[in-house]
Amino acid sequence: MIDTDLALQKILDALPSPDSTELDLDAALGHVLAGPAIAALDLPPFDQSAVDGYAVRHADIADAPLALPVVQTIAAAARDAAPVLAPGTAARIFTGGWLPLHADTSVRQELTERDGDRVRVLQALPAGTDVRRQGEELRLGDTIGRAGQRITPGLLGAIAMGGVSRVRVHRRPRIAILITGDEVAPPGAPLRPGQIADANGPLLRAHLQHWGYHAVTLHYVGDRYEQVCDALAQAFASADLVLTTGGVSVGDHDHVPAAAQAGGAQTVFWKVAQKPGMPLYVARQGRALLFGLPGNPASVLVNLLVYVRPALARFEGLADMPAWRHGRLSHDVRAEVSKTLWLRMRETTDDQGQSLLLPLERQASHMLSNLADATVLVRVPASASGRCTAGTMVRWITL
Ligand SMILES: Nc1nc2c(c(=O)[nH]1)N[C@H]1C(S)=C(S)[C@@H](COP(=O)(O)OP(=O)(O)OC[C@H]3O[C@@H](n4cnc5c(N)ncnc54)[C@H](O)[C@@H]3O)O[C@H]1N2
Ligand code: MOO
Repeated sequence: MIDTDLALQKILDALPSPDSTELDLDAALGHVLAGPAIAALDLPPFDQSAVDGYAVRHADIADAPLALPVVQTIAAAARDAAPVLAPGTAARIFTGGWLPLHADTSVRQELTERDGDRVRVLQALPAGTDVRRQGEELRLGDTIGRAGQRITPGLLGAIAMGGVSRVRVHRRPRIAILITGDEVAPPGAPLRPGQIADANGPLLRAHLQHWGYHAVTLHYVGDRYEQVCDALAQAFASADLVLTTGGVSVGDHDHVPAAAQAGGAQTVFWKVAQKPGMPLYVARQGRALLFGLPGNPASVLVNLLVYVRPALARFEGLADMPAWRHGRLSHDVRAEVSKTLWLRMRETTDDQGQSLLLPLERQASHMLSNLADATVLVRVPASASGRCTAGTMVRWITL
């Protein structure tokens, strides 16, 4: 049995290095950049007016109020050549319009009065007023997004603004879920005596969907050894990560480790000093990684958050791992003597605004209903006393 930190390290070490591919930007939302996204333009690409008004030379309006002839109109639109401003004149200009050569200032419409083909400028303005300078935000060649960053809607918009329409990204994982167990009835199927409604399939699929993983298949597999072998062989052939639930303990129907090994998988480890989730089995088959998750639903939840999620992040080249935070226990809780205990809790803040963690009832491995109230998963370290006292600082992650 290994400890939780070593288990995670072994998983990350067992992952293949991430693949990359080039995608149209509009198909790249949620992918992780495999290289930097580089501005293909200066931003702004040319000097612009920031307002609807008149482009002038500030020296020409130093003695305002005064009137200038309006000799051209510059829309925010494509044009063949840069506009030029003759001394002593004004150009009608609109927000985003190309500021003419020799102009240095935009006079917003509210500071003017139009009189036929002349405009009366009501006050002098400092040079550069209401002008956006070419390259003031970014220069051509500057980095907009870094390798290892996920393309969020905001980053996607920023990359598009930089004139980039194709990006190099890491491939997203294909995930196969196999729910094993003759006692498990798929959602909606009639429950025969001795059967239970599947919790693990919905729990896994919903989390993966919530985290943005959509290439997910789910199959139900009976408890016969041959059934498990066949299902694993198919999953290894089509997925990067295979998640099974059930069948990793020592019972007569617990076939996942033996079936995986018969299918050519190399065991990474089996059993972690933790509760719930102790009999976790991890193996590698070719480029695929198998997580044999113990069948108890809380065990599935814990192993999903603590190990599978970071593995998914690493698979797709994400630089940042899911963040662990610190908080204090509001009450004494029990601890395991020689295992990490994972407890579902509700996070609040104390009167100094610090994270405070409230334990919840119904923590056993076969129970999930406290997830209606839980917001975080808390790591309670092993303790010889079997207790962890109120006020102890512990680590947690968001559920
Ligand atoms: N003699 C021992 N027995 C058990 C040990 C042990 O060390 N020695 N470990 C216990 C622990 S801890 C766990 S966790 C479980 C893990 O067992 P399996 O992975 O083999 O899982 P199953 O036996 O198939 O199921 C366990 C439990 O979970 C229920 N289950 C299974 N699948 C689902 C599902 N999709 N939805 C809802 N509930 C599910 C299943 O009916 C069992 O009640 O082994 C202990 N036993
Ligand atoms: O490790 Mo098991 O999940 O405690 O019940």
